[in-house]
Amino acid sequence: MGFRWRFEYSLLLMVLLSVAAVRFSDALLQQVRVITPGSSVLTEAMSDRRNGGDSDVRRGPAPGFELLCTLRERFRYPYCGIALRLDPQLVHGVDLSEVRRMRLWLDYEGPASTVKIQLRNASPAYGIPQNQEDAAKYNHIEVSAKSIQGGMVEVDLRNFVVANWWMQQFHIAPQLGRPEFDNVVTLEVTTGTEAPPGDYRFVLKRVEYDVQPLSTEHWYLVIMSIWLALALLYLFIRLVRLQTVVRQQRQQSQELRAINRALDKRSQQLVQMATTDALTGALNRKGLEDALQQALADWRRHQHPLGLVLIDIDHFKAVNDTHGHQAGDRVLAGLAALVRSHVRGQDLLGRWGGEEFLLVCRDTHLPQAQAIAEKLRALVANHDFAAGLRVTASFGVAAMDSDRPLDQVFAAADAALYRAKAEGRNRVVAEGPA
Ligand SMILES: Nc1nc2c(ncn2[C@@H]2O[C@H](COP(=O)(O)OP(=O)(O)OP(=O)(O)O)[C@@H](O)[C@H]2O)c(=O)[nH]1
Repeated sequence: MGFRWRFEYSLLLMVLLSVAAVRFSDALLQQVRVITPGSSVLTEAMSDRRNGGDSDVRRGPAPGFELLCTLRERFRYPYCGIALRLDPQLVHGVDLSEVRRMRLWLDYEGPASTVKIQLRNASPAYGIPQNQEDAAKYNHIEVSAKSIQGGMVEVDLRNFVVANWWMQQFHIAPQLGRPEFDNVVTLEVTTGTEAPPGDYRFVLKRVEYDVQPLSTEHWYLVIMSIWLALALLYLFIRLVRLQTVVRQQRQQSQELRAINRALDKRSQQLVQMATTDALTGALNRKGLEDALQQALADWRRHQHPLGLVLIDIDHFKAVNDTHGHQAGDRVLAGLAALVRSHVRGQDLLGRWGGEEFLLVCRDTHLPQAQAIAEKLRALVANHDFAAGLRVTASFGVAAMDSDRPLDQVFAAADAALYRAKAEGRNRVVAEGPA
């Protein structure tokens, strides 16, 4: 499976996971917190006796916290109930500001038709000394006894209100009159407003509420961050892969260039081999013909004169016969090297036949060609080709410095050479009347 397919499957998977993470965020993020009255939290029975009343309260034996209460009318607003101290010092409570719902497992029996649930929030902002009995704000809700279905009642914290008597008694500023749950120190379940005198029974078994440690906004931020991180990872992988491809291509093109260079060199070698005489390194017949064509074109275009010098070793047969064929070969190679090293780079030497060479001198008139031939003649005659092996050569010189066919010039050089041989060898003869 290629990178692209893997990427598309991963993308699909990521989209599905993201949709699921958004769709089921409540279930994923919410955690249930449980308070067990009487065991996990300090739980107390409370009554109007602290306000001068004479209602009686005592704890019953039922699991959780059972409160048995007899309300009497001495206090104007008789009440009794169960208080869960979330902080026994009533200072550092629990932050329930993000909590929406609370469930209470509660049995209730009594002549009043409502039950009051209070979440008391402490804050120095209320301006009441913290150690005072009623310092914490009274956020409450009154639920109907009938709404306690199957021993459980669920309350929505958004429906709580702040008790008016508390606002009035402590002269609380109106802007503090909204329910607050950021520091709940006590949860109370009490008899409802204007509960008639009589016997009451509360059993509070369990309190549950949902918290969301990670807010929905943060959850979306996490999802987006994961997307961003994966996008960056993808780009990084693409970049690394592209770099690898570029590196490979660069390497391939380097290899191709090296192969091309080798092929160029080889083809140059082949061209050279095709136009060069293997024994002497001079041009062969084909190379010479090409060079002559080129020189002729120069003559036609620019009227550059062209000197031709035919060189023929004298009595070469005798060299072979006396010193052997290999010595003859050495003389041929030696003569070619000697000539090449004493003419200009633009002059071309070729082997015309067995022991006959042709020197093509560009830009050279007949007298100059003759002078070159004379110089070469003397060099050859004084050169040691091997220990004690000396030869002479005859030179026929002609020049293309007027408009005539090349083969005529060549024939003139050949005729001059013939005359040089005839006149005794080891000499230079230039074309012209005998
Ligand atoms: N060693 C060697 N000898 C060669 C080669 N090509 C031609 N020859 C010999 O060159 C000799 C040429 O002899 P001839 O044509 O009679 O001329 P010559 O002996 O030089 O006499 P002249 O030119 O009249 O002075 C022959 O013996 C050829 O065998 C070669 O490549 N190597």
